[in-house]
Amino acid sequence: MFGGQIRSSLLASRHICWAGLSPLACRLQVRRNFKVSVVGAAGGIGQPLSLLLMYNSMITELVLHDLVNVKGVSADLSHVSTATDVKGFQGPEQLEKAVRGADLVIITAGMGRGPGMTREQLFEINAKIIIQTVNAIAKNSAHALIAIVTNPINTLVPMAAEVLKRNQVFDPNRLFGVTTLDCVRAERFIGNYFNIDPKEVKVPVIGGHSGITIMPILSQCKPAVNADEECIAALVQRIQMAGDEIVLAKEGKGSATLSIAYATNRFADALLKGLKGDKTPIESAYVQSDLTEACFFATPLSFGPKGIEENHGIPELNDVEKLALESAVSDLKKSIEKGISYV
Ligand SMILES: NC(=O)c1ccc[n+]([C@@H]2O[C@H](COP(=O)([O-])OP(=O)(O)OC[C@H]3O[C@@H](n4cnc5c(N)ncnc54)[C@H](O)[C@@H]3O)[C@@H](O)[C@H]2O)c1
Ligand SMILES: O=C(O)C[C@H](O)C(=O)O
Repeated sequence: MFGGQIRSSLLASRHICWAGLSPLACRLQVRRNFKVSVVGAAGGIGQPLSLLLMYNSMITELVLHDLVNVKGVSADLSHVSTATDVKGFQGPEQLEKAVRGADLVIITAGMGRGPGMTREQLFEINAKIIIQTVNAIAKNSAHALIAIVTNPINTLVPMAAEVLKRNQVFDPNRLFGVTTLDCVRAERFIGNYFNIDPKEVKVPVIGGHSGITIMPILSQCKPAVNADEECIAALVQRIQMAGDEIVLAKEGKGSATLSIAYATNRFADALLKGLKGDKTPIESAYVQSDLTEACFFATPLSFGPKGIEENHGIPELNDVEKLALESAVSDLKKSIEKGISYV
């Protein structure tokens, strides 16, 4: 474990601050006390994500875990002038300590793809990492919310559910595949196309996180997308293939890191607001679902103290989107089966 001295002095200064607070202020302090662990924290996503999490005032303890370089990353983050306490743990032998007692564990550990690869090709190598990590969570923080960023989401999340079931701690309201990047991209591309602020674009993205399983529902976009079929098809395709755009642009040096760090931070913030009992923004995520024949499916959700509070379901679809849904579900069913049977 790293940064012990830094942490002790931080804790000491925090006690001094608390001593002078009114009871109301103390109650408010107590409400912002979440422990978040990032597994894969020294990686391309893990580092910018951890930096963004440092700015979330609901997180009082940020725990970083990786196989390598944790000492440097945690020391670096511990100089950021926010009140968040940073701890670092390295190697498989410290994984259990890293996730112990966490309210939220975000998993970014694992390999990304290079040009010409599909996300599914990452399955074998990343499955082992997810199994190891989810087993550690099951034994040390069974009530934690788990957000899986590692690809292939479509297969690894159902597999993680099986691991949790075997440990008898599976709660479908607490396990998420992070698909927020698809929403972020949809907002950005539609915003750019119509020359409006992406923050004003509200568009549901459902399904999964790969190719045709990524289903931006442009018929329900607000403001309305008044464009011809060809233009809508081009926008949908760009959102579906946006990951490849980044993989090609990075020329063999990885996949999206900064935009997914932004997206995961936004998703984590919604989860923590839910834990805190605040009204949460609606965010899509890939979760266990009985809305289609695919038993994992991403739909817009809102969150509460126990994870998912409300699944807002599949939005109204036009005829083109209904056909796309059939193909997406058929594709997802295969990925889900592969994940379940692997365990
Ligand atoms: N969900 C999404 O929208 C989305 C977007 C982008 C990338 N991804 C996926 O996220 C994953 C990580 O991408 P990246 O660019 O950060 O990769 P990266 O290689 O830069 O970082 C991965 C980190 O995981 C660590 N790691 C590997 N095995 C580990 C283990 N057993 N325990 C702890 N740490 C371990 C590595 O040491 C490394 O630091 C990839 O699978 C990628 O495909 C998902
Ligand atoms: O495309 C990838 O492999 C990474 C990620 O899933 C993305 O959508 O950017």
